[in-house]
Amino acid sequence: MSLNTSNSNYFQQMTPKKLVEITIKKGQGQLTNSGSLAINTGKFTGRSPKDRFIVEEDITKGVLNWGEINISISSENYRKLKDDILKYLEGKEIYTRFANAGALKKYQLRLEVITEYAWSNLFAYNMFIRPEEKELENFRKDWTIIDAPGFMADPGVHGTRQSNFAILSFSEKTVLIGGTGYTGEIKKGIFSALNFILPTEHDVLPMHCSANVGKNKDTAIFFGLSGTGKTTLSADPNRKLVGDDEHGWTPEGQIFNFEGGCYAKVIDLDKKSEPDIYNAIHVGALLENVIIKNGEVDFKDISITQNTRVSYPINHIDNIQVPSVGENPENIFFLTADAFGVLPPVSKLTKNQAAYHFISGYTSKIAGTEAGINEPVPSFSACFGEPFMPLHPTIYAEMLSEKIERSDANVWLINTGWTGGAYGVGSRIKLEYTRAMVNAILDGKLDKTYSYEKYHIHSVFGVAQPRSCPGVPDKVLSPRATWDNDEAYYTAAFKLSNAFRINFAKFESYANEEIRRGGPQRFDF
Ligand SMILES: Nc1ncnc2c1ncn2[C@@H]1O[C@H](COP(=O)(O)OP(=O)(O)O)[C@@H](O)[C@H]1O
Ligand SMILES: C=C(OP(=O)(O)O)C(=O)O
Ligand SMILES: [Mn+2]
Repeated sequence: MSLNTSNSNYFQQMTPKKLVEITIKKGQGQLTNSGSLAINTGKFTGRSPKDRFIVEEDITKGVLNWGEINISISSENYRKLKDDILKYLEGKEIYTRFANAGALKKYQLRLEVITEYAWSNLFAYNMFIRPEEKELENFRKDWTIIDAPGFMADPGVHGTRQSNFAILSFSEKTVLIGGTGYTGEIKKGIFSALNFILPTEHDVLPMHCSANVGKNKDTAIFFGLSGTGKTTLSADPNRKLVGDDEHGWTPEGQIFNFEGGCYAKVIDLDKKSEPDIYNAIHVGALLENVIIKNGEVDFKDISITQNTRVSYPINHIDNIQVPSVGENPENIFFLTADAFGVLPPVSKLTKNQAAYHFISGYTSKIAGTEAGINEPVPSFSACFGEPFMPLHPTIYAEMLSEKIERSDANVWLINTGWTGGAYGVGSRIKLEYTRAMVNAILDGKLDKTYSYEKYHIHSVFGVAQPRSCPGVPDKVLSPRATWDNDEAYYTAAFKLSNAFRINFAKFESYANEEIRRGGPQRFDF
């Protein structure tokens, strides 16, 4: 069964202005003083990983890393869900648009995004790459996204866990989303598809990272799980933004954005510390789950969710790379939001430590980005983006190691999480310090070669921690020095190093001896 596009309620390629008008006319959103549209995504204000399924079929059967990350659903249940969604949409006003994913034509997916709500289609306009007029004349789509938040699955009939779901079918090249209005499912559905297609068909490494380019054409990439700082740290007025979340690294050494916009957290957003994101919020931007008072957004009010968001086309940022493609990655940052407050705020990794940390992906799930996470939860998310990686993490890790070898890029571990104690005792490290560390590295002010005078090898984690960094008090660089009790610090540090060892056990058979040596050096007193 397919969607009958003949009916009068099928609105194609609608302009953002029209989508905003319809949303307001239907009482589904409101305009803020900046001219942005503010909507609520309903019951779901974050991703629901337990309800993300991939159809088990010939293409995926023996290939995918099946388990609690990549949950399988049968073709029959997929078929029933798809038929029932299309029946549900029959006769409704629906919005569709053609869009592209991938700034390099050679690796691009052409999409049709079909949405029940006008504002979901505005999200697709903001976040995917907008095709040129001439492309739209005979647009031949590869993938289809059907997003119907109002359609509720019946687990007894459709084989889902509950009424919401996000399902990928690689044979039908379709993403089905229902029962949830959270727009992140739309972009992450295609991201997951690319994370399977690009390595298997093109030897391109897909990455959950942001990227920007410096004045001497040096590209920096920032890996990190949701909420760790990819969008915030890549928005740097002195560097051209390539993208804030999803990129590919090609065999030819290019870094290209999958998307055409940015999806930023706006919790506690303030103009002084994040001017680029703040100034991007104007006509055309789509605010999610914020509280508006007298037309102004109260960024501190998180009474609906801590995952308040804004999406905007990338050209809402002044200093951007056009097209969204960079070259020669020189510095790679792994952003970890350490809720235990024991990892150094900045440290330099050897190549083996880089492979070990990439496979481990230690971070914390930040409150809000996943349903049910209301405070930072330390977790190991391989590749710093495990929920979106259909293949085994070591496949991506091997590709990254090979590219680091070839490009000789430096790899840095940046803790954008807690300092002076664990979450609840310490405080999140100041953004100005994190920016100072990143800038010092990008400006070549932090020596790249280890020497005793410049670096201290952390006694538990074995990473090289700089003794000083412009713009950052020396004390902040040593996590132990920020705690007021050495014994408490080392107890927490050994606990975390033990957690690394226990987590890494699942990769023992995959990782060679050198990579294993990249892990923490000590595990207990
Ligand atoms: N030291 C820090 N470094 C980076 N981000 C920080 C820091 N302290 C607080 N934050 C906040 O953390 C959030 C990071 O969100 P974002 O950059 O959108 O993450 P991501 O793009 O990785 O999903 C922002 O709200 C930012 O203001
Ligand atoms: C959108 C999300 O995160 P990110 O900001 O990393 O894209 C998400 O995890 O739902
Ligand atoms: Mn982001």
